[in-house]
Amino acid sequence: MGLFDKIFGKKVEEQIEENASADIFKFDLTESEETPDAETVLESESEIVSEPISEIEPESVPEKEIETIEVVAQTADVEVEAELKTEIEPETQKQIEEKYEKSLKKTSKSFGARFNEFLANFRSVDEEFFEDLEDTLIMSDVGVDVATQLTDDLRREVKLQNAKSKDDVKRVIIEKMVNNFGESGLNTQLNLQDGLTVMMFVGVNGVGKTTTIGKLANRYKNEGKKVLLAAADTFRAGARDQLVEWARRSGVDVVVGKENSDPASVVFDAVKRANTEQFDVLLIDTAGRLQNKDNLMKELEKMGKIIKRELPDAPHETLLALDATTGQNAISQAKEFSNVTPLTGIVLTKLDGSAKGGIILTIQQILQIPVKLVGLGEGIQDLEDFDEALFVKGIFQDLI
Ligand SMILES: Nc1nc2c(ncn2[C@@H]2O[C@H](COP(=O)(O)OP(=O)(O)OP(=O)(O)O)[C@@H](O)[C@H]2O)c(=O)[nH]1
Repeated sequence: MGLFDKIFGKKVEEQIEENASADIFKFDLTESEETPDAETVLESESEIVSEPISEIEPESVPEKEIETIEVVAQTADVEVEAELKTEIEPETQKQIEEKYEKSLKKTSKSFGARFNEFLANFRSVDEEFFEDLEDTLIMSDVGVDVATQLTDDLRREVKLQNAKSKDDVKRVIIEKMVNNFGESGLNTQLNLQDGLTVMMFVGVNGVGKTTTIGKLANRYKNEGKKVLLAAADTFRAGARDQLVEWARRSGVDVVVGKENSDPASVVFDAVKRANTEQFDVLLIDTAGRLQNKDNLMKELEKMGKIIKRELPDAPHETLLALDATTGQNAISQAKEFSNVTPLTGIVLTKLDGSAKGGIILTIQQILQIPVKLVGLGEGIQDLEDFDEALFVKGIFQDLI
């Protein structure tokens, strides 16, 4: 059974048979000769992302300094811990569902509006119909590659399923999108270990790395796990202070370095401490500077090496944070980052403020990187595991 049937029930063929009386559309299934060149479009988009975010000096800190650098370990006071224990209740499944639905309202509305407008303007399913469908999908942030592939699939599918009325065609289109998504075969679960789990967070400034770490720290702390944070963004004092504040809020420990010190030294101390003091989870915040890929690559490689020296199978997750409000720009960032370091998953933040949540469909299909977490607000509990079914339901249910 495809994802569509699991979520929306009745199989589309049955529905179509019921609607068979309305023979509104005629078919012309010839191939379009004007398919946009996906690579060209994406290349031009990636130029936007490559613009400098902030300059950094290449650093050359000798390996020896890693051992000697002063690292401050801060533990939140008992008062904060006690306060949190009474305040935060685990969420129910219903609350999670409602949060998804609310956060996806903007995406669902804009997608639905575009889609309905597109369908309202059509009298027949001819080649123009498919060209306009492709344009509508692209405008809905599904992405050029996915839109082109989907439209090609739909030329066959609409004929195969003998979809004739407007409702039939609408259902076939959504069914195809949902099922393609459901067939990705990607594992969206976080790779948690029995012993220490190390997760590294990467992504450009402002996408929500630190906030995500703060929320996750709170989740694991509430589950009774021993959590350590590492502020490996040593270039921006604000980033370090922000992480320390999140650590305080959840009553977890954080390892920080001196400003402008080698981030790898912070990682070294954090991993060592996490290992010897038997922490369950180590969450590492890094600085993401895409304008200088070589430096970033070297920095991440060095951190990776240091982690592996202590724990050969770590990091267990390297998660790229992407801001959902940036739409296709996020896809370009994902492509750039995956050239810099291997990624195990994506955290899609700010879904609550975005009308472009449809990019999840593209991220998984094009990049073959699973979305593992979604940010659904700024609050400490506004981070959820990615749930395919809730996502699909949130986006499409008003259209079905
Ligand atoms: N609405 C909403 N806001 C979010 C979410 N996640 C993060 N934010 C906000 O996004 C802004 C940037 O978040 P940060 O966590 O500082 O981003 P960062 O990637 O760590 O940024 P740098 O430290 O500059 O590298 C903050 O104002 C957060 O409150 C989310 O899921 N929803």
